[in-house]
Amino acid sequence: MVKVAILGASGGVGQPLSLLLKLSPYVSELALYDIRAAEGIGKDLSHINTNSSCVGYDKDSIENTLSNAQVVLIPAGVPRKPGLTRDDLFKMNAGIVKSLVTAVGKFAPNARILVISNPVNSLVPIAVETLKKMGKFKPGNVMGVTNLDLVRAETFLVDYLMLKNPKIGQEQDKTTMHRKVTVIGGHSGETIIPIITDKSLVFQLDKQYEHFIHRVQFGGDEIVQAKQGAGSATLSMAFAGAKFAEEVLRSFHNEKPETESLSAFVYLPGLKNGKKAQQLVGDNSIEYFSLPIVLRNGSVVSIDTSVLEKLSPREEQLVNTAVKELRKNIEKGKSFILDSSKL
Ligand SMILES: NC(=O)C1=CN([C@@H]2O[C@H](COP(=O)(O)OP(=O)(O)OC[C@H]3O[C@@H](n4cnc5c(N)ncnc54)[C@H](O)[C@@H]3O)[C@@H](O)[C@H]2O)C=CC1
Ligand SMILES: O=C([O-])CC(=O)C(=O)O
Repeated sequence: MVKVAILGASGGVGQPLSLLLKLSPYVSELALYDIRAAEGIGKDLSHINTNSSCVGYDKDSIENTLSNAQVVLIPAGVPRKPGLTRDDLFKMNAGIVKSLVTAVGKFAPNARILVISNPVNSLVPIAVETLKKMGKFKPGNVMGVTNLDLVRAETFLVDYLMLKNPKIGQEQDKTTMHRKVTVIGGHSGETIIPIITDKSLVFQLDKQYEHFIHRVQFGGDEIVQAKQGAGSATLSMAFAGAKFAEEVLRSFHNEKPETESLSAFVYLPGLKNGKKAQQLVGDNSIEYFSLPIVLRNGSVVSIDTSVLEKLSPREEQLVNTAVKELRKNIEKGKSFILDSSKL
């Protein structure tokens, strides 16, 4: 029996995410919260004849939404328009995530918190520092959702390989190809680092390899441009978010993960292999990085650093560039909480 809460459930991401989780066999109770329209969306989904119940709450009912929730997904916040970076969303979304995480700390202190809102690189540090201040922080319970980067990398790898060899799409199971890539780092532009684990595929891609890297790093922009002011990724994000949440939920039942090398943007100190990860990325002070995680009972119990041990020179370059930007993003999130407590 697992209660899942979605904060920001009425939005472009929130609605399809709610639908997908209403269909999940791992959810027994779905609680939807938003500052607008969540009651109606909850009622709508409650007519679906799956095993879970579903209730939408009004903006004054965050306590009821969160009470007994074991998993909380946060897609609340403003999305990008053309010309904006994810970092430009910080001013609007930092306060939203701070107040929602404060409520989680109060009403569901043991919940696993999955942060979808952008900029993930700064909002996860905000979530962590908020909980630390409340004395409620557990390192394995806060995860920045970077799974859309993996979903994209898997899709694009097959696309580019098919340009070289059209038979790949016809003869091979695409999911076999999917297992040959992972994504680490952060969730914005050059902080996103796709790693092709089967290096023979890098040779096959040849000149397309750089295009592949760029497309994974800037895949979000592709959607922002195509939507022409109507927002950013919603449906593919809902798919990636629901997949990620299902892996968290499966781990409550000790079921093996379906996704190999499922990554999340996590707080490294306090996690098994966290120090090792810091050393391998060449910055002992970097506190957050997206890496493949090991989940148990819904929480991250350790990080898998093996991907960092076999980096090619090009991948090392990508890591160095990412770390420089990430350090700034992380600091920005931390100081939003730490500086406000000095006032
Ligand atoms: N991690 C990732 O890979 C991705 C992250 N995102 C991010 O997800 C966020 C949501 O995107 P969309 O759903 O497209 O935006 P949207 O504007 O369609 O929906 C956001 C929802 O949040 C709600 N909201 C605002 N303040 C709230 C509060 N204090 N409490 C509860 N709900 C609140 C709004 O009422 C709205 O329903 C954005 O920040 C976007 O950048 C989007 C795609 C991918
Ligand atoms: O691009 C955006 O703003 C939304 C997002 O994070 C993504 O699609 O990866």
